[in-house]
Amino acid sequence: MTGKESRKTDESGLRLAVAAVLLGLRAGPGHVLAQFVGSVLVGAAPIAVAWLTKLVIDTLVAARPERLVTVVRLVVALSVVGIVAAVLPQLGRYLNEELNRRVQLIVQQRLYLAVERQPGLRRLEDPRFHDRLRLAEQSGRDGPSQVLQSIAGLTQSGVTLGGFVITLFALSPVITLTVVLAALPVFASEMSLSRRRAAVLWRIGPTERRAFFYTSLLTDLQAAKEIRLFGIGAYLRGRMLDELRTSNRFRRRLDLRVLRTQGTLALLSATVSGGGLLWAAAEARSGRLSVGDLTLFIAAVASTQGTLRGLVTSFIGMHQAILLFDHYQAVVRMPPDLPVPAPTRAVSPLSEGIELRGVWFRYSDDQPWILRDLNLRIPRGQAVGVVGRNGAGKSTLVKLLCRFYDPQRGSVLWDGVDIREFDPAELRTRLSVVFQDFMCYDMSAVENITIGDLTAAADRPRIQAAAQRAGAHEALLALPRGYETVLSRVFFDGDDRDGALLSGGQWQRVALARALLRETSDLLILDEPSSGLDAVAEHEIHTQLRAYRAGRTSLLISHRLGAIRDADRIVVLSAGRIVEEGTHDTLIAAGGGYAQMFTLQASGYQDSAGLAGEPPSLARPRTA
Ligand SMILES: Nc1ncnc2c1ncn2[C@@H]1O[C@H](COP(=O)(O)OP(=O)(O)OP(=O)(O)O)[C@@H](O)[C@H]1O
Repeated sequence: MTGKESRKTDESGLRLAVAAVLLGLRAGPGHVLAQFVGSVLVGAAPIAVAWLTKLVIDTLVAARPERLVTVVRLVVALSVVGIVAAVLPQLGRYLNEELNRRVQLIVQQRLYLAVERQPGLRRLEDPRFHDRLRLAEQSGRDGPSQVLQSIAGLTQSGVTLGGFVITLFALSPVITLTVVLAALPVFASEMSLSRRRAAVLWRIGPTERRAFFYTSLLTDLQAAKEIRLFGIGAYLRGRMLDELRTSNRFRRRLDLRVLRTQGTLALLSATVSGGGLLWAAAEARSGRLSVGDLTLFIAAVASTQGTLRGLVTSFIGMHQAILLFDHYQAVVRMPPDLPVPAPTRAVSPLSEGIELRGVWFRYSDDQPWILRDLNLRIPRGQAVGVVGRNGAGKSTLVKLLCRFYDPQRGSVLWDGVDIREFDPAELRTRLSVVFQDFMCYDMSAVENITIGDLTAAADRPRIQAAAQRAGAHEALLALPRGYETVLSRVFFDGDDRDGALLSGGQWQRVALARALLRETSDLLILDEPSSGLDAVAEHEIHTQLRAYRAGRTSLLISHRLGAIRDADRIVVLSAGRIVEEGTHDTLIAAGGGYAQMFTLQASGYQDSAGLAGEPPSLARPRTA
């Protein structure tokens, strides 16, 4: 069982930085190199400008006519430096954006591959994992370029700073030392702010997730009916705004801290430069500094301070990016949520049957047992029906057969082999399942069926045969674009033929067709396959399914007892245990819970319709 997501992993900052740089280099080595060279040049530009300006001023002050050519040369050199310094950052921005786009492709592919590699459902059930995934997407996409940009910024600032510190030191060692020392508190406070920023982002994760949930609920088509009927729009909006206010409170607190810290630091920096300026003016007045020296001094103090600030900003940007890049690394390196042995055992075609032996299962240690010492055999070629009240554990049983979870005790055996020895993906290719909460994909009708077996994509007769068996064929043919019609209005673009909406029962037939497309599967599982169907459709589909199932291994779950009465064996599940078991006839003869349930359904049907025949359902109706 996997634990809850914690904020930090144990990767060191250096390793994270290296990983981010490697990711950037993989996405665009040329872009990275060009940015690096560009930063050295841009870093050297202010020093060149300051020295060239000093030389121009000193030459002009000397006022010798023969020096005019020198002045022109210096001015031309100044212009060239200015042009280079202006153009290179633009080019750098373009390269950085392009690098970002390339990194994003790699990051999305790696992140979603990592999610896909999770064999079970536990990880996706952990809300903190979703927070981490969101931060991982953001930090994976921006992190490498931020780190690289910070390294470029550090290089640029380092070059500029080196030049100015030497210049300034030649003019006044004391002031140089003061300016440099004044940068230390800036560095320390920015580091602390950076850590706090990362912690706040993690802290407000659940709040922002809830705000997003309410926002999407307010525009969700399925939710719209109840929201309007119950008039809960304002209530949901209020809750969304409450969550946003909470997250704003945290962000505001952080912003205020930033304001306080940076305001104090700006004051310190202004005091230092003001003091320096006073000293330089006094020196110039007494003739110890030339006018050129004075301008050089002013430029050097301003640039040293600015560059130190830039240096700190770059370093902090890198620190912040690395702290968040931790989330990306954690996702791409997360271990599987179910143990998968290496090498796995090949899944052979089912020859004897599937067995749940002494299975105990609960969703987590602090929740009650859902299945308790369950023993169930599904022999090859037979149909086993499972019935039971709501919450008895029927769908949970299906999830264990698909190995979405492992039982805490006992095992699920495939021809006597524990399914934990198989590759879960391979095991699942041998199963056809209609889940109780099946998916309705906003895709075309044909895609909605083909998803059941992508190898059938080009085999239209096979797809139509599956639709026919599920009783969906006629309804799909009648759609505006037949099987090509998109079963959604999400992509509606003005043309009424762009999409169509199906009824709940029609969707159920499409989901059934999807499962039936897997003709070669060894086990067919139908969890409430007909709860949304009308009586005529249910009768037709069951007759067809009965013929289709003949000789196949199947597990049928239904609240409509008429739907499973012809199963080879029926088990009654209650509170995670099998309490009755036999054929329909033996169970009726035994006069237990099954017989009572059947009689209740049959009498209800007779009372309400005055007709004998299929009993009505005890299931909750599915919302369309
Ligand atoms: N992912 C989950 N995490 C925690 N508890 C769960 C989860 N899924 C189901 N449960 C709990 O397990 C119990 C059994 O659920 P299950 O869906 O297996 O019942 P069921 O017999 O299929 O019920 P129904 O007839 O209503 O479909 C329920 O109490 C349910 O709340």
